[in-house]
Amino acid sequence: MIPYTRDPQQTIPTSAVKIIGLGGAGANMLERIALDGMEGAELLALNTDIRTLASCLAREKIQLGVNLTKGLGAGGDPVLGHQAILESEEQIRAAIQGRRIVFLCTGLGGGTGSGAAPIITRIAREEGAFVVVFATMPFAFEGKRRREQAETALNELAVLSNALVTFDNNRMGELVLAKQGIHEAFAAADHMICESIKAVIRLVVRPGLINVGLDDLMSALRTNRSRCLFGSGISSGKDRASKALKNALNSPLLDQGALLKDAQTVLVHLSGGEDLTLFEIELLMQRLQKFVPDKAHVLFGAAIDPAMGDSLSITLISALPEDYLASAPRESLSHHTPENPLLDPSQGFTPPAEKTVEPEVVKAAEPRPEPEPVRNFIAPIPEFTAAPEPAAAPATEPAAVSPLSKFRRAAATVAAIPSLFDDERPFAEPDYATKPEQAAPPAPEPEPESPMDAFTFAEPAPEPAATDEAPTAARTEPVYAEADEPDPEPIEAIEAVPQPAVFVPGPKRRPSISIPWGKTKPAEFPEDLAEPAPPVEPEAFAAPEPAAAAPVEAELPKLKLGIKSGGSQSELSLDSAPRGRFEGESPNVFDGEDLDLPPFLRKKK
Ligand SMILES: Nc1nc2c(ncn2[C@@H]2O[C@H](COP(=O)(O)OP(=O)(O)OP(=O)(O)O)[C@@H](O)[C@H]2O)c(=O)[nH]1
Repeated sequence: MIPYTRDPQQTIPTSAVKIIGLGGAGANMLERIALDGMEGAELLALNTDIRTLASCLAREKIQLGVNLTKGLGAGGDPVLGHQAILESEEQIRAAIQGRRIVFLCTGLGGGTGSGAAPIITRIAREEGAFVVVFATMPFAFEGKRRREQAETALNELAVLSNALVTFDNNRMGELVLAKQGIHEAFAAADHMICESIKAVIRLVVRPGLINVGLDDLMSALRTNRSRCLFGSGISSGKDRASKALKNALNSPLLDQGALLKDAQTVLVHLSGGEDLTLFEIELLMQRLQKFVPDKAHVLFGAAIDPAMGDSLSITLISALPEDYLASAPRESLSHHTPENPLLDPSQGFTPPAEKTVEPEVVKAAEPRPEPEPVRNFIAPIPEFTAAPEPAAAPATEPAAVSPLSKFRRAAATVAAIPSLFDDERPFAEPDYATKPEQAAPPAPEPEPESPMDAFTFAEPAPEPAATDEAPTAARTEPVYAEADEPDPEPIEAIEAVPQPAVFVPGPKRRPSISIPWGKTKPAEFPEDLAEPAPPVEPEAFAAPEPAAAAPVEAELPKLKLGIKSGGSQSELSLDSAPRGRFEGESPNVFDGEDLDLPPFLRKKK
């Protein structure tokens, strides 16, 4: 077999390529290209601003309008930029002479770029060069005037250049977070622009197996006023072909591939190491076909570059008319379209990270931490207070427990709820005054397990007994006496309460009570809690003591109360009485705690 060595073809010698950076933005782009390395191509910086020019990395530099602007910039005035370039026309013509291709990079909207770019394009064309212009359009925040200046220049460039590629800085700004600095926004934009420029330049200057010519590039980019669609991806290892394509489609300039569906011409360029296989190329092109219309003209190029090792890169270039992009509804440009099979997550596509939400918003949107679990016995209280619905005694309640014990237990339980009393606030009250019909909505079924059941859900509460005061008035204006205030109208039953040594349902946190049904009614302890009881308002929970007075007296004959209404108080003899416990009563133990012991004694244990 006769070995056949194929000489790599060189489309354009690099010495025939000139990359020009015009104005401040152009200088930045050029610098990045220089830093990334663009072997062979000549870099030329043009600017009115001498300071920017001096710091530029390009080997060749020309100051524009030396006499006109005297080293200062054009101050955002395109007329100055236009005159400045005319002043330096001969120098520029000499620098471009003999070049076959000129890439002009500039930012439109300012004075130098907008005013000088059309003139440079004209000069280069007159010198016989093929001119590709890469231009940025200003950010929206830069104002209407800049945008208009940019538009005017763009229209001229569209006529004068061979190919015009625009990058909207607004769109580039999407590459960075909204709160990142303007430097980051520019840097991200520049990076994307430079990648595109480099890819295009490489495409036409790199030796290839299947070459892409300038005519191909022109047809890919040529539309009257077009925006460049550009995507570049690189990958290595297993599945490198599909991964590289995925990366290329992720480019924001392609709208994640969606924009390609309307492209008329798409230029595809593959580059890989010496192990690049035909199978990979086929696979990649097959997948790509799902993104481009059937009748689209696909221009294909491939190059072997040993320096790429086992990496494979793909570059996609196309253009769409600005008019089309402006009129297309945003949703139609979305990448989440069924026509994008490669972007289907089920096929392994990972959508690009959504724009990150502001930290504070994330915080705000974060689910709140779970509130501390509410203790069971507290939960039914509001229900009860809102609607004293009757409820059967819980099944777990031992039948032998006397009503008194029930009451004591409940009173002790209430006393042991510090949170209910510590802040001395009443429960949330229904708005009786404004919406009386809503005063007692049907209460949900109480939880039978609740230790409050025995106390709170007793029997249907009858209407309060008629008193001198209207019941509603008493309910809407419950009386909460201050802890230190003496009760204005002493009630006999309260006076007769034995002293704490005898029976203390709980620490005397609320020495005064409110009697919702009116103070004129003497406190009575219900003989049996199973019997209809007067409606109990929230605050009544806090005041079991006075109600307990009468039955305690009745059930403890051994305790001699030396208190008589209106009489003087004598000493209570306690020697023979059992302390803290009722004689003859078995202790009420609940949850390991003796409920007959005063809570403060229990806490001391
Ligand atoms: N992507 C990108 N755009 C830039 C950058 N700097 C400026 N621009 C854009 O380019 C437009 C023109 O800015 P410059 O290039 O600084 O202006 P100029 O052409 O030098 O004109 P004068 O400053 O008036 O002399 C601005 O309105 C920006 O929208 C940059 O570093 N990156």
